[in-house]
Amino acid sequence: MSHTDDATLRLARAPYPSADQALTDNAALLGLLFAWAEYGWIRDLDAALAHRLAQLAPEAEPAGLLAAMLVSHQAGQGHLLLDLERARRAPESLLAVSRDDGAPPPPEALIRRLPAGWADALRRWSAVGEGPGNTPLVLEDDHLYLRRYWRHEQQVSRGIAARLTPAEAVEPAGLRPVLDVLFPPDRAGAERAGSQKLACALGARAPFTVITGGPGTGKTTTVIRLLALLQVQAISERGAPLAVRLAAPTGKAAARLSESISGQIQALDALALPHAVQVQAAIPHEVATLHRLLGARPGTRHFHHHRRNPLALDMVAVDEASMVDIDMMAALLDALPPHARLVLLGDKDQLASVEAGAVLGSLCARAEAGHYQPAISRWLAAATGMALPAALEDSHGRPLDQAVAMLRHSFRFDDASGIGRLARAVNAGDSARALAVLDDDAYPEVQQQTQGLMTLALDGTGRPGGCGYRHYLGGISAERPAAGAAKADWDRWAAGVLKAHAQFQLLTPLRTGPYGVDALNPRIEQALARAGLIARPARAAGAQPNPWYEGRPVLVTGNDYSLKLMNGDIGIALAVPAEFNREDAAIILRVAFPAGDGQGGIRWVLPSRLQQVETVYAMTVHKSQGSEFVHTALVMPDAPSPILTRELVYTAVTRARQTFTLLSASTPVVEGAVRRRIARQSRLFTS
Ligand SMILES: Nc1ncnc2c1ncn2[C@@H]1O[C@H](COP(=O)(O)OP(=O)(O)OP(=O)(O)O)[C@@H](O)[C@H]1O
Repeated sequence: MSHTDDATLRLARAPYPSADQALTDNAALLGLLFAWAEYGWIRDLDAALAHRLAQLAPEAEPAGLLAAMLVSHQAGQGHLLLDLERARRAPESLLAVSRDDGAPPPPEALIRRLPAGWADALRRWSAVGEGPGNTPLVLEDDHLYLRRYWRHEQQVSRGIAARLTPAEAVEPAGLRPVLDVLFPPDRAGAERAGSQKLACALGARAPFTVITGGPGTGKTTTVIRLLALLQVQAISERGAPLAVRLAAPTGKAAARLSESISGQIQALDALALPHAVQVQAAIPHEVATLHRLLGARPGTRHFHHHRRNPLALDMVAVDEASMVDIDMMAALLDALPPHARLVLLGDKDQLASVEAGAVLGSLCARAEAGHYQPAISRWLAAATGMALPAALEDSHGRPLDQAVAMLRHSFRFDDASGIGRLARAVNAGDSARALAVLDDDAYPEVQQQTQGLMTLALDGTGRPGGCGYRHYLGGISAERPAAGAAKADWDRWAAGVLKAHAQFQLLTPLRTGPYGVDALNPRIEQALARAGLIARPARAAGAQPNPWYEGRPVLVTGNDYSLKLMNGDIGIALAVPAEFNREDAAIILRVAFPAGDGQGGIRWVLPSRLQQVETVYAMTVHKSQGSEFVHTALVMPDAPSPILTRELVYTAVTRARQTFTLLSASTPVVEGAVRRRIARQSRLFTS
C-alpha cells in the first residue's frame, strides 16, 4: 500500500475533517470520500476514481476531485453526466444519505460550499478535456462526463442523426399499395391498427425508426409487417431481399420474440403480398441477443464487429430496446455499416437498463405528442391513405420526432381490462386512480392485499389465472414419466413444468432488506418445505449447505456461451435418469432450461456446471423485464425509497398477462412510488 493510501485510510476514521477543511486540502477531501464510501453513501469505486486521478494529475483541486467522485457516482445511478450547476443548486438530489451521530459531514455540505465557478477549477485540471482527446474526464457546457460515456453519447447521437434523413426521397405512392395489403383500409378494426400503419410508413421512409408502445399494442406485428414492406420493395427494385437480423438485449427477450414471430410471419400467408414466398423466406425466424449479434469477446468490453469489421447487414431490428444501455447502443451503431437501417422497438415507459443511459426513453421523450412536420404529415397521408390527427402535427417538429412512431391501441388490454386501466393510471402518475382500480370489484384481475405474502406465494389469489407456486411444484410428481421413458417424454414433461412455472412470478423492487429477494427467497423456500412441496437436502455436519433440490427455480445472472445460457434465463432443477431409455439408470438432478428453439425443446444442464444462478421464487422487477407471467404479484416494502418509481410499478404491472396482485401494507409508499419518476441525466437529443 502506498504512502497516500495509508494517509487516506487514516483520515477515513473519525474525527472527520470539516467541510471547509476538505475543500481546501486534497488529502482531507480524499479521506472524507473514503469515509462516505464506508457509510455506503457512495461506492468504493467512486472514491477510488478521485484518488486515482489525484495521483495521475496531482495539480487537482479538492473541488475537482469532488466532481470526479460525483460523476462516477452519477454513472452508478444510470446518469451519463454530472450537471455542475444543477448539482450545486440541489445537492440533496444527487445522493441519498441517512445520517447518524458521529457520521462524517455529508456530501451536500461540501457541494453547497462550492463557488459558482466550480467548472473553472475543472478546466485548470489536466485530467479534464473539452472534447475529443484522452483525458479521463470531459467537460462540456458545465456538464462533466467520464470519457467513455461522453464518447458513447457522441457515437449514439451521430449514428442516429446520420440515419434521420432518407438517403433518397421515398415516394409515398410506391408504398401505398403494399401498405394497403398489410393494413386493408376497409377491414373492420382498421382504425385500431392506424398507428401501426403509420409506424410502418415512417419505418420505410428513413433508415432509423423507433416504434414504441405499451404491452400488446402490436410492436411485433408491426415490425414483421414493416419487414414485409421493405422486402417487397427490395425484391421489386433490386431483385434481392435485404439482409436482416432481429435482436434483443437479453436471452429471455430474444426467446420470447422468437416464439411470437413465427405466428406473425405465418399470418402474412393470408395476405396477397407481391413476391409472397420470397418475402416470407427473407424475414428472420430467429432472434439473436445483441451480444451474439455483435460477437461479444468474453471478459472484455470489445466486440468482433465494429467500424472496421462491420456487420454484413442491411437492417437490424432490436426488440425490448428500453433495456439497451448507452454502451451497447454505441457498440451496435459502431458495428452497423453506414447504409444499414436500424429499427428500435420497446415500451418507453418501462424501467431503463440498470447500466447508464436511458436511450429509448430519451429518444421517445416527445413521442406522445407526435410533433410531425406538416410536410411529413402530408407524406404519411399519401403513403397510408390516413389523415394524421392535427394534435400530432407541429411545424417546429425536430428531425428525430419524424422517426418516432407510437402505437396507441392495446390489442391485449383494452379499456375494459383492469391491467390496462391500472397501467394507464400508473403511467399518468395518478395514484388515486391506480388505487381505485385495484380496489374496484369490477376488475377482479387486479387486486391489492395488505398481508398474506406466504399464502399468495404458495396458493395465489384462489381465483382462475391467479395461481401461486404450488401449481407447478404439484405438477412435477403428478406428471413425471415412468422409469425408462424416452428423452422426448422427459423433455415434454420438463416443458410442461416450465410452462406451469411461468404462470406465476413474485416480484420485488429490492435485493436487500426484509422485502428484498435475498430475504424473500429463503422465507418462501421454508414455507414450501413446511408445506411438503419441496424436499431440501439435509445439511451434513460441517459441510456447506447444498442449495439444490427438485423443483428449485433458478435465474441465470450472467451469459454463459459454452452452455448457451443467457442472463435472465430461468431453469428448474428436476430429478431425471442419468441415462434416458434405461429403467435401472440412477436418478440425478439436472436443470431444465427452454432450448429457445421455438419447438419446446429442453436444454439439460448439470447443477455443478451452473456458476451464475440464484433461486428465483422472488425476482427483482429489473430482472423481470422482457418476461411475462400469467399472474404477477408485486411486493412493496413498507418504507419509502428512491428506488420505488412509476417506471418500476408500471414495469411490474405490465409483466402480468392476466392477473396482477399488489401486496402492500402502506398506501403512502404506493402513492409515493407512482408519483416519483426516474429522470436519467444525459444530453441525448435534448435539443
Ligand atoms: N392490427 C392488429 N389487428 C388484430 N390483432 C392485432 C393487431 N396487432 C396486434 N394484434 C394482436 O395483439 C396481440 C399483441 O400483438 P404483438 O405481440 O404484436 O404486440 P407487442 O406490442 O409486441 O406485445 P408485447 O407486449 O408482448 O411486446 C397479438 O395477439 C396480436 O395478434
